Amino acid sequence: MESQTQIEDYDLVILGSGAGSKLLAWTFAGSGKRVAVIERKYVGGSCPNIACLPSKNLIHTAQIVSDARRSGVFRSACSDGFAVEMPRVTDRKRTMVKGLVDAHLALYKGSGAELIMGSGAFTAAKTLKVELNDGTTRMLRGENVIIGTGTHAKIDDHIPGMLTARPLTHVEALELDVLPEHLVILGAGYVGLEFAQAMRRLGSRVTVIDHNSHVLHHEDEDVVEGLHSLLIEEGIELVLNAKINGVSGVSGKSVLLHVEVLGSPMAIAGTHLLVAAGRMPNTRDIGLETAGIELSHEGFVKVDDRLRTTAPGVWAVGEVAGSPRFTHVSVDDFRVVHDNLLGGERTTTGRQVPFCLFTDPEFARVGLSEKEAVAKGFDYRLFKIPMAEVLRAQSVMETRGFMKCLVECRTDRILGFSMFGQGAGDVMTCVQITMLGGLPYTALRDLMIAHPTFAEGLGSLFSSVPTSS
Ligand SMILES: Cc1cc2nc3c(=O)[nH]c(=O)nc-3n(C[C@H](O)[C@H](O)[C@H](O)COP(=O)(O)OP(=O)(O)OC[C@H]3O[C@@H](n4cnc5c(N)ncnc54)[C@H](O)[C@@H]3O)c2cc1C
Ligand SMILES: NC(=O)c1ccc[n+]([C@@H]2O[C@H](COP(=O)([O-])OP(=O)(O)OC[C@H]3O[C@@H](n4cnc5c(N)ncnc54)[C@H](O)[C@@H]3O)[C@@H](O)[C@H]2O)c1
Repeated sequence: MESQTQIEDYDLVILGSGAGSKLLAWTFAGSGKRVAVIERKYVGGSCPNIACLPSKNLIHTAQIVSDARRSGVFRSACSDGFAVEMPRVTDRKRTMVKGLVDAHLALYKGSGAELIMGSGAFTAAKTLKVELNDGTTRMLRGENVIIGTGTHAKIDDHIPGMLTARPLTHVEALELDVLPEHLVILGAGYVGLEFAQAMRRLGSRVTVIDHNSHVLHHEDEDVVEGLHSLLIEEGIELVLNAKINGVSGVSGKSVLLHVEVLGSPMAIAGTHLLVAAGRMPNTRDIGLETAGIELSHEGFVKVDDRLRTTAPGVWAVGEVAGSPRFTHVSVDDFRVVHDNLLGGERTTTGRQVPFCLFTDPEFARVGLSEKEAVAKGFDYRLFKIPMAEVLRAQSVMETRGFMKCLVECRTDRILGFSMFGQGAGDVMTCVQITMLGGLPYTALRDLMIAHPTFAEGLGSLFSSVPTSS
């Protein structure tokens, strides 16, 4: 193959093919623009390949295993003595990912957007050099350029022995063909907790370590307590308030973590180490400085509320732009850039970001937590019911958790909704729509909701007696 040194001109050049990027590509290419997307490895970005969707596939398999093991009723429905075969668990995930990648390739073909597999870096304003995976190079220039390079797992190389321990990140943890005998997870955040429960349910011994005093530490106390007892009941060991002083051994064989818990030394041994301690932006070695693209203090691509970078005609979307770390936010970044490229003035200001932790049961929140409402000085009434009062939860005998809602005293407006319980992500969306419509909480209280759904619990929630802040 020959390298192309002449610059090729496009209407839109996109670096990285994540959620916001691909939607921009397909939409603009579909309307006749010349669009190129540069992607070094994952067609469609992290979500379908190494993050949201494969992790939910693993979580679902783990839930089936858990259901089969958990109760006499379920046990009698499956054959005796079943064993988890990790290669089959991972193959199921691989099949799902392959289907998603094929669907993406069809969308590229259908829209006319050109997908170029290789690594891109700026060499001048709005101009990128691509080192293609086939060994050739190309030079591309866009009238507009989008940076959507995402983030990668943060591995703290200041911790002695951490790098030589070759810890797993979510990428390798989703490719395991052997069930870890004892998985030690560093980080009790989103990735850590979702993996902890899934791997425990598949049969690993699991220890989760965090330097904070609580799991998912920024959430309200009742959420943290609910998650904490769920994990403990499932047999997960939690080591909180832990400072990691060093690691020895190699993940996959044996590892030993030297930690200090509130001043007392402790050694934690395991067979595998998974690091789930936050993210680092993919901004290195992509020539940002050459193209006049500045970084924020936190190291993300600096953008304004329309997602414009400091270089004219260059935009950034998704995690690399410092947007909240969820696929649906990257999708919304697409809307912002799309509208601005068409002459609109859509911004990221004030957008409501819902989220859902996919433990079983789920934890979901939209709007303010109690902690946040208090800090902001809102006068609110708190409606709260246990899941045991939701008829659907009773019918399936899954009554762990609660739903709660903060309602502003003066306006009856919903300030925030949190739920720890079965179906939390979907129930939250009903509340989110009510908030978006600016409706009072009574609209949900007096709504006829299909029986017996988890969302029906909203009627019970808003008919309960609230407490005041
Ligand atoms: C384990 C895990 C589970 C998650 N689960 C959820 C979930 O359930 N729900 C949710 O909303 N969010 C979830 N997230 C977060 C979600 O995955 C991210 O917020 C989302 O994928 C970010 O998308 P993005 O567009 O910013 O970047 P990405 O999707 O990461 O895309 C960036 C792309 O750029 C490519 N790239 C980088 N540099 C270059 C270069 N120089 N040249 C060419 N290509 C390059 C990368 O290969 C990558 O494909 C999860 C994250 C993890 C780690
Ligand atoms: N269901 C979902 O939507 C979902 C699932 C997975 C990931 N995500 C997104 O991906 C992002 C990254 O997830 P994550 O779990 O890597 O990060 P996180 O920020 O959610 O959690 C990181 C955890 O690691 C701990 N930690 C950091 N450094 C440490 C150290 N040296 N020692 C001990 N503990 C340490 C932190 O206290 C924190 O609890 C999340 O913020 C979330 O937005 C979303």
